[in-house]
Amino acid sequence: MRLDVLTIFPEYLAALDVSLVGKAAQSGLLDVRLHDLREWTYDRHRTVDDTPYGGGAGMVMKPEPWGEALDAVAPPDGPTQPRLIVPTPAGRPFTQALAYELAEEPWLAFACGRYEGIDARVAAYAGERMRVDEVSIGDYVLNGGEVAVLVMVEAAARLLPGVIGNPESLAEESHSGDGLLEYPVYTKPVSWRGHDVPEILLSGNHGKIAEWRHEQSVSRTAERRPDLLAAWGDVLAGKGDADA
Ligand SMILES: COc1ccc2nc(C(=O)O)sc2c1
Repeated sequence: MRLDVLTIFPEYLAALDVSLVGKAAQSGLLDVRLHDLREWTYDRHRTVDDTPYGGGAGMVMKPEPWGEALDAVAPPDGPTQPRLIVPTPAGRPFTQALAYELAEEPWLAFACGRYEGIDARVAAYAGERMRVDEVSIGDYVLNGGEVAVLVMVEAAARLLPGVIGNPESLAEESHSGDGLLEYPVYTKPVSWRGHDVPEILLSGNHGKIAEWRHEQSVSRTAERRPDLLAAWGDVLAGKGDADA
């Protein structure tokens, strides 16, 4: 998978060079390319923003640098085009299902906004030749898209074959597999500062352990994410697909 990230803070994406994503890049599973948007500015101050039409606070990212950057990274006459992801508070929610979708893409490009956002015509222009998704990682507002890109790249890249050591662990994670939150996990020592590992986990009875873990997942989901349990209820009642 090729990943292009367009940003005015390429150093923000240095985290992509470490850990599993970094190893995936070094092994050739990922081809990560960072681009400084200011490469496509030509004034002395390398200006990327201007005041908003219609007034209002803050500044808006100018369309010209973005248009030239997108054309340089993904030439309009190129044989293929990337799927462009634009992190924005106004985007659709980023979910594990979308992470799986992105993991299937051969080429992703991410446009990191700053200030009050990117001139809306940039997404419209890109949409003339590539799929564009405006996506939010949650109901809070960041200062820019870079952190959201780190989140989305990690969530998608770890799903690529060969990136994580034990693919079986993917099936038991929160928001994967059965759509419930993950059960609590324990390791040695069996007793620690007055806290003991639940007896059932020491029993060796794999059927009972699986039952206990499922009960823990259901109770955690009911307590912390009743919305997910509602989706599960619909599935159990034959009304839909919890993965939707
Ligand atoms: C201006 O660019 C931004 C600003 C805030 C922001 N917040 C996001 C989020 O997913 O919460 S993405 C994003 C991009």
